[in-house]
Amino acid sequence: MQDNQPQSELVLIAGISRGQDNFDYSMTELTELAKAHGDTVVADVRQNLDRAIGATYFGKGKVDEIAELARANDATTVIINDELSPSQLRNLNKLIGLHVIDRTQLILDIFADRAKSKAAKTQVEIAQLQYALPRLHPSANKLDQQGGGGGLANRGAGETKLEMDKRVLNKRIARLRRELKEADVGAQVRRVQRDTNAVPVVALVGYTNAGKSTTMNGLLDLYADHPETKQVFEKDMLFATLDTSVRQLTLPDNRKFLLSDTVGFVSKLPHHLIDAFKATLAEAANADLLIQVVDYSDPHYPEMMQITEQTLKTIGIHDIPMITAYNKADKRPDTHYPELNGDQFIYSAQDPASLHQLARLITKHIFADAETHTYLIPFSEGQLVDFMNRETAVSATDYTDDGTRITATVNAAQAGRLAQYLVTES
Ligand SMILES: Nc1nc2c(ncn2[C@@H]2O[C@H](COP(=O)(O)OP(=O)(O)OP(=O)(O)O)[C@@H](O)[C@H]2O)c(=O)[nH]1
Ligand SMILES: [Mg+2]
Repeated sequence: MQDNQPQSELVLIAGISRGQDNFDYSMTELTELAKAHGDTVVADVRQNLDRAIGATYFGKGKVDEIAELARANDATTVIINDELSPSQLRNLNKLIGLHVIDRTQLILDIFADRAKSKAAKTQVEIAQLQYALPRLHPSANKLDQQGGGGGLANRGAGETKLEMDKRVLNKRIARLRRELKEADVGAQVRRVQRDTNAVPVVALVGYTNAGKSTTMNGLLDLYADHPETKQVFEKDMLFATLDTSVRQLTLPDNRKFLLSDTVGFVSKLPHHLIDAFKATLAEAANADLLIQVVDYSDPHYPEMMQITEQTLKTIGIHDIPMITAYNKADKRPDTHYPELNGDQFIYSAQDPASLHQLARLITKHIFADAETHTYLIPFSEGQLVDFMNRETAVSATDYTDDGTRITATVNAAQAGRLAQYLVTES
């Protein structure tokens, strides 16, 4: 189901405006999504309606107009800017006589094209199957009257086949879910955390193509724990990243944190995809700090921020402190960068000065509870000295007759672990 061939098709896009503010933007974005899928948009049809028509989504006249315009422009596919009911899709397919898909199907196809890792492929396939399930239909000969429901109303030989198909799909979904659970996508962060004694986690989140991966790579260039640390994939295309990557970074004062980069969002992200990608997004859900990366050079950035924040809520991410990072300021001649105003940071992910300042801002947040103390570690506790050198920001070390005397900046958890060796200043 997921080995879609890369296609290059001429497509017509069509949408209903119910007077919503972001309608124009969502149509522009649909064009971008079609491009991301390798298609070329040759025509654009819009209808103003208070609500979609039950059986055919658009009014009759509009359906004819779409069919004519598509043919006149040699389009082979029509893409509708919404998630349609199964019967609406079937009816439009019949009436227009061309391949008709909805926005959800298009996004699923893009994700399927992009998925490289086993986990991403499995997650996409689960979403595809869930989308397909209510769209299975034993016969598609006559025009359905209503949206929703569909095939189950049809009685006869087809029903048995339909039931069987459904059972097969449900079984496969269950198996893929099990595989995903066994692969445990969230394990990556926990593994690194276990090795490193609970260093804080910072997650990059935001709209697709905002520059999350570029920001991650910029920070890795400056602060990667090991020089050979692998960079993540960045590219000027929607949904370049479908997996979560976690890397450990060490700041100049020896403070360490984990940085995660993950899948981006888009408006009307299909709910099946959100569900399927919950495991991938778990890093963000468990983060100590979120950095919302925004493409500040895109005039639609306020809508993108709104959609990002809504999506985070849908996933159940709230109450995590957030820095808003307005990226690509280099593309805005009217803007000075890097510039910090509270937790609003204007920057360019391609500018080292910006990244240094971002690192300082991260430090300020995640090490807010840090305190500097002096400890006297007995020689018998050599592993604690190693721990301090590895995990805390050590500013002085002195070897005395009684043990190793270390001054370090530690967070609350580390302070607890070291409390019994605290030197009380007299
Ligand atoms: N001019 C400019 N381009 C940038 C900047 N940051 C990122 N880009 C470009 O924006 C495009 C997208 O960057 P990515 O880092 O892949 O974006 P992303 O947020 O990871 O996107 P997805 O993985 O698709 O969600 C790439 O072509 C980057 O080179 C910046 O500060 N300035
Ligand atoms: Mg990315």
